Amino acid sequence: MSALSGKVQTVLGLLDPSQLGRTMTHEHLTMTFECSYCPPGPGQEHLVKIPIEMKNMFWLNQNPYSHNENLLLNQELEAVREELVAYRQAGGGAIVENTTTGISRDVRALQKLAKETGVHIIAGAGYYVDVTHSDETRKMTVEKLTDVIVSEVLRGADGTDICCGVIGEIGTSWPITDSEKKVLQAAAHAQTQLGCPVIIHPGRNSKAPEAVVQILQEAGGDISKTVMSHLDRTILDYGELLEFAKMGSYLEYDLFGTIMLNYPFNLQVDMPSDCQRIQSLAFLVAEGYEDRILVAHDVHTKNRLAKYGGHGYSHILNNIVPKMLTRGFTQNQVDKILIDNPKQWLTFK
Ligand SMILES: CCC(=O)NCCS(=O)(=O)O
Repeated sequence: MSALSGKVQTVLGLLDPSQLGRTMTHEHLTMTFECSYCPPGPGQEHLVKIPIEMKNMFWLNQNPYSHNENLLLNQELEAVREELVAYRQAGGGAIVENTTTGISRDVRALQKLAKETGVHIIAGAGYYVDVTHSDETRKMTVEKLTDVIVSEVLRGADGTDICCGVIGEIGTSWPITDSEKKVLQAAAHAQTQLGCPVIIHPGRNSKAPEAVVQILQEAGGDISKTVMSHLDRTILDYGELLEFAKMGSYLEYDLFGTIMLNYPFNLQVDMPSDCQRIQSLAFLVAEGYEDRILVAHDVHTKNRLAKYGGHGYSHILNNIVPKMLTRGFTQNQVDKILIDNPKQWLTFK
C-alpha cells in the first residue's frame, strides 16, 4: 500500500475519489501542437495566417492544423479559465489534462487554473509521439524513462513539486517507432510500481490500439487500468471495435464536438459526427461495455474554445448528455460514463 493508494492525485494534491464528480478524461488546457502542422491544400496558402475571427471560423474549423497560431492553445489561459468556470456551472467536477512532454506541458499553469476555478485537474506524466522526442529522450533506456515517469508522479513535473496523477497521454504513431515502444514499456513498468492510471494516444490506424496493448501487456502493464483514446477516429468498424474491447482497456470517445470533412492526418477516415459517436457508445453499452466507456472533447487547438465559437469544455454536459437521454441511455448509464468509470480509472491501486 502506498500513500497514493485509494486516492486520486490532482495538481493540488491527493483527493478522495468521491470528490471528483463529472469528469472529462481527455482535455488540454494549455499546450502547443506545432508538431502536427499540416500545410494547407493548393491555393489556400494565403490562409495560414488569417486572424482567428468569426468570418474565418468555417475554414479554421475545417483546417485547424493548417494555421500556426491556432495550434498555440497555451496563449489562451484567460479564456480557458473562464471556460472552466462555465464547466463548473454546467455541473463539471474534474478534468484530466493529457498534455505530456513534447507538447509544452505546464503544471504551474494547471495548478493556478485549479485554484482559481475549483475544477479538479489531474496532470499527465510521460511523453507524446516520436516526432516530439528530444535526442535526450531517444537515448534513454527503458529504466531511465521509467524513473522519469515515476518521478513526475511521486515528486513532481517540470521542475516543480506539482505531481501528475496519470501516465499519459503517451503518444504513439503508426507504425509504432522504437522510441515510442520504449516509452510504452516504461509506462507499463511505472504503472506496475505505482498502481496508477495510464492513457494512450494510438496511431491513426485501426490496428494501432491492439498493437499498443500487446506491448503494454508484454511489459506487465495493467490493461484494466489503461485508457485507449481517440477511438472515434481510429476504429470505425463495429466488428473490429468489439475485438479490441475484449482486450479489456477503457474505451474513450474523446473527439466530441469535432466536425471535419477531411481528416488531414488520415484521409481514409471519415470523422464521425456527434450523433454517430453516441451510436457507437450505445453499441458498446448494448454489448455489455458500459463499465469501460469514457468521454471527452480533447480540446487542443484555439478554434475549439467557446471564445472562438467552438464547443468548449461543457458541450458534453450541455448538449451530448441530453441527446444521449433521448437515445435510450438511462441516467444511471450516463452517470457511469461521466462519474463512476473515471473515478474507478483515476483511483490509485
Ligand atoms: C495532443 C492532442 C492530440 O493528440 N489530439 C488527437 C488529435 S487526433 O490524432 O485524434 O487527430
